[in-house]
Amino acid sequence: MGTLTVEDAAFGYGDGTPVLSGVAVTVRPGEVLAVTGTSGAGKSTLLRAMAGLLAPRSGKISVDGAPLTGRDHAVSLGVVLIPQDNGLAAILTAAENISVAVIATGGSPADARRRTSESLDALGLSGQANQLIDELSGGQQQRTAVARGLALRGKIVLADEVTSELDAANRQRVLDLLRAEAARGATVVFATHDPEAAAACDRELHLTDGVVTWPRP
Ligand SMILES: Nc1ncnc2c1ncn2[C@@H]1O[C@H](COP(=O)(O)OP(=O)(O)OP(=O)(O)O)[C@@H](O)[C@H]1O
Repeated sequence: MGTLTVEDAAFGYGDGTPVLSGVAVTVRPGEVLAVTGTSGAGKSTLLRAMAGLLAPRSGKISVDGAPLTGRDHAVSLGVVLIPQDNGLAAILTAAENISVAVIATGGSPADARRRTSESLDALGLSGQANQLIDELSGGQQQRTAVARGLALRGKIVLADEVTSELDAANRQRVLDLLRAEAARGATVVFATHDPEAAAACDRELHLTDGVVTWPRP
């Protein structure tokens, strides 16, 4: 299971005016939902809220009917966020970034070694395993962040603009891997401003100036 539901929700930062309002969507295991919209439309805001990092001002976000109460709760439910800024620790190697995350979410050291190696291989990064993040190119860092997200085997995988720095072959590789996540039963949400990448998803939620404009309300 891992059905993610957003019900008539509004989101904002501090006391400012809401960044998003009236958002309603349900994503089920096995599906890949694209969240699209121009820069500043609110894609990252929605994914952060789905990850439990930002509480809705009104409405609700729930997983299998249980309202999210925060990031720790979301992690305990298997919600994995691959953030837009990659969120990697610069002082660790690519492999260490992944292994630490696997162990922090309950994996054994043996699990961590195996999943780290598998996920780096899936992203074409076996040769970069022992390089520090600072020594990697922007695209390699982005692929490392995807590898870390995949190694966590989330029930819900939230991928925020994870193809923006990739060449065509690597973009396709990441899209195929997100599709494989859905095929193993994960619920996948992919924020992108790339129409071709969105077209490869099952459904699209389009945001314009803080409201959903597709599907038409
Ligand atoms: N931490 C924050 N504090 C205040 N406002 C914020 C914060 N983060 C984002 N915003 C505002 O929320 C709005 C939506 O931003 P968001 O990052 O969700 O958009 P986006 O669609 O992901 O954009 P991009 O494609 O450029 O990443 C913007 O107006 C932005 O300035």
